[in-house]
Amino acid sequence: MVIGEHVGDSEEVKRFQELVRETLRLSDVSNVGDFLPIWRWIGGDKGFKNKMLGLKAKRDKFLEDLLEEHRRLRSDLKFDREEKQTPLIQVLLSLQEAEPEHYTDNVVKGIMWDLFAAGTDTSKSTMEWAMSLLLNNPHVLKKAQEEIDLHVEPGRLLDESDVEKLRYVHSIVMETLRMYPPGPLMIPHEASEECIVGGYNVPRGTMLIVNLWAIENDPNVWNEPTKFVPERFLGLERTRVGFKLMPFGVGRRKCPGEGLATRVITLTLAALIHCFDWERVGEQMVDMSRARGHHAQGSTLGGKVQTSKKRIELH
Ligand code: HEM
Repeated sequence: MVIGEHVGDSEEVKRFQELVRETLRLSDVSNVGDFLPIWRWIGGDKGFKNKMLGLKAKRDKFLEDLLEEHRRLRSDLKFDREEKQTPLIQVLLSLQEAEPEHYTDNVVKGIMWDLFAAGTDTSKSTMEWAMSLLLNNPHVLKKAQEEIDLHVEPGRLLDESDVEKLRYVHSIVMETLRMYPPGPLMIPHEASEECIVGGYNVPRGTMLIVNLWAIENDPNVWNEPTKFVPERFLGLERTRVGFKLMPFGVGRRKCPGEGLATRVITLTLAALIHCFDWERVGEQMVDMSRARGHHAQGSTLGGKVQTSKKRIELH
């Protein structure tokens, strides 16, 4: 098992990275059968289906190995469920012991994968977009650093307890999520009952896709939506503005990781700009056109960015 800073280039990490890459690659592909049922009926989506099943088998094996490893560790070590450092899988195994009828292996694996799949790339790519936007807008970066310096006394690194005070950094995260939502079409929903939406009859079972990106970048709704202006969210505590801004969705199936994601992204971004000054390598702006899989064409940022100097000395 590899934890924290020791993750390095281990086999386990490589396997996981490959799984995430493959998942993103396949979720990026349009399946003709979703739009033309006849394609499914004649078996046109067989190749796609087989790839999905292959991926599912690999993913299952990876999770099973992880679970087995943690079961072995469990008998050797004593993990305290209340202890902050306890790996989540150990917490899930404790729950399984307490309520085996609810926490079956399948449920535990499902929760593990949900957290990996829904929680990692979304947060990471939001940070990548935010850093790209900051590099292209150094005046915003400077303002954020000034806010941090105002709230964090010299000689210490900011921590989670500071996040609440960093309203401007929070606005940067919101503006990034408005311009580049990780789920631009959300997750497809299905009409559970026949209904009428905007005058259109929607039969039961219809797949419904919400174009979140179009709403969040609509010039009829937002003033100069193509401009990166975090100030528009100053004073906003939440991560939703009516139905104009809803990067985490709405209603019963909205993202359960919203609170965690907002805190982690704000904290990580703030720590990066607290510790270092960042600038582009040359005059050229970071290319913000979208590449496949929700990344900026100009990202990954390696090679396009440099930290010029350390900003703080820790006592
Ligand atoms: C910037 C970060 C994130 C964004 C923008 C985001 C966005 C979303 C969106 C738009 C949905 C679909 C909502 C809908 O269909 O109505 C969703 C679902 C979900 N998200 Fe997130 N998410 C983020 C991070 C996370 C994190 C950190 C976790 C967990 C650790 C997480 C767990 C989930 C799960 C489990 C679902 C499925 C919920 C369900 O179907 O009931 N997400 N997310």
